[in-house]
Amino acid sequence: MPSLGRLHLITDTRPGRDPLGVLRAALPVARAELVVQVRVADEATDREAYELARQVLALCRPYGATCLVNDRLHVALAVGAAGGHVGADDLPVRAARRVLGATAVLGATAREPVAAAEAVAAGAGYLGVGPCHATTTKSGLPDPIGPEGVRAVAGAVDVPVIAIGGVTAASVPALRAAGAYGVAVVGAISQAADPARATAELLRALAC
Ligand SMILES: Cc1ncc(COP(=O)(O)OP(=O)(O)O)c(N)n1
Ligand SMILES: Cc1nc(C(=O)O)sc1CCOP(=O)(O)O
Ligand SMILES: [Mg+2]
Repeated sequence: MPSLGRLHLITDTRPGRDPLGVLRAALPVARAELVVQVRVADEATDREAYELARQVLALCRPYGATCLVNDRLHVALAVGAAGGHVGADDLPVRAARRVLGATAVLGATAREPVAAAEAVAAGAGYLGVGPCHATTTKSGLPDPIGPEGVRAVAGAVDVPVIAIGGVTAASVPALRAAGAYGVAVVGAISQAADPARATAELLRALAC
């Protein structure tokens, strides 16, 4: 299995956003270092999720970028994505692994070390860990765990830790120093005036 990319771009499907336009800007910059996670609103239909995932996968393919689908693993299977990501309200990790199969990429959300170790034992291949910092992109999250929270999780598992939540290029060095393998972002790329440049800045920070 190829190694996991370090920069995860989660689709911003809020009203007025242009997730495919942002992806078209980011892909030529990040290429195979990009993991694109297709995430739609809970209210979106499966058909809408499927159509977006299909288009994302087609854009990713020529660059060797990885396409994952958040929550809806049947959509991941239907489009032939590399895998999916699950959290506390989704299929349990062990069930998700059964659905996706042994070789698929499977990420799980973990906010502290015990849950992290359990997720890995159940079959997670990477962990999304956060929220690292305050974010306006998603509501209802617990308080930020900061780099120290990331350090606690990274010290408890042997799979890549992907830091998420309010991540910017400026916050990457502290997260990497805390043991994060990579980062997942929505706003840092999707809300940037120049998404290609924002992608390059994140990659530069991740390379240090
Ligand atoms: C890389 C990454 N980490 C965490 C999450 C959050 O997943 P989850 O807790 O299931 O919440 P939703 O994204 O489904 O609202 C993620 N998607 N990606
Ligand atoms: C989808 C998501 N999950 C989070 C978690 O901590 O579980 S934070 C988050 C949103 C991340 O967006 P931004 O990069 O704009 O802060
Ligand atoms: Mg989820």
